[in-house]
Amino acid sequence: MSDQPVLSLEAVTLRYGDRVILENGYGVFPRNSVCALTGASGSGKSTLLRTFCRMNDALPGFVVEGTVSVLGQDIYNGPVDEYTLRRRVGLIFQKPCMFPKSIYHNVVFGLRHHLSEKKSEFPERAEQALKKAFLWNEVKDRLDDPAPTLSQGQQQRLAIARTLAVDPEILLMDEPTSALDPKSARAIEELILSLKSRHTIVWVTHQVEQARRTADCILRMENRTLRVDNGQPI
Ligand SMILES: Nc1ncnc2c1ncn2[C@@H]1O[C@H](COP(=O)(O)OP(=O)(O)OP(=O)(O)O)[C@@H](O)[C@H]1O
Repeated sequence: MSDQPVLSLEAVTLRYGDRVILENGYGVFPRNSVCALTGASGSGKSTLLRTFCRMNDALPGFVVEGTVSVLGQDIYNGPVDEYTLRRRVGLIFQKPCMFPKSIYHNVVFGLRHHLSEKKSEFPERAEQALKKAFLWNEVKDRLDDPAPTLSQGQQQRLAIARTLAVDPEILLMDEPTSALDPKSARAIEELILSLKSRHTIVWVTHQVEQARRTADCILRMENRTLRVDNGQPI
């Protein structure tokens, strides 16, 4: 079971109407690995990333052909509990989305939806998630402050903590450092490296050096194909 790829693509074509984004793509993403997804603007990185958690479903014309497997389940054919999928696959965006509420409220937001019956555990879970996101020491004395008062880098780590609080096996990150200063970006890189012992991570980055520093594999989207960085199809 543990050798089974956590994410895989088999003969996958993704398109918006007639516009093909990926054609007959293959790929495997091993457990506890960090894969960086690179490619030119518009090559389809975000589309592919969102495909792994069915976040494109509502986009007009979006079509998936082939087999996209997540944790052993073909998520586009047959019954899928999207609620469970969203808990097991966390998506982190380029710009952290903060609710105009306290830091604490933001961390436990997902817990309220996914584990509402375990409310007594929320403070402990929030603390653990903030520690994993390397944010605890900076916010432990101000958990009731509004989250938007944090810096951009702190807000991105808070968004990651909110995702970690529900303990997803997979973390998908769409350019999580692009809106950050270099120091905050390095903090996110360190964080990604620290998380791979417990999570499988796919992250989109435009920066080749950043990908090299963090990733076990670097994949490139180009001309409707997905290739490893040395140009070979995977
Ligand atoms: N909802 C949509 N409907 C139609 N086409 C779309 C839609 N979303 C994206 N596209 C097109 O799909 C292609 C891939 O877009 P996507 O955002 O996945 O690329 P990307 O590699 O993530 O780009 P960037 O690096 O600029 O964020 C682009 O040509 C884009 O215009």
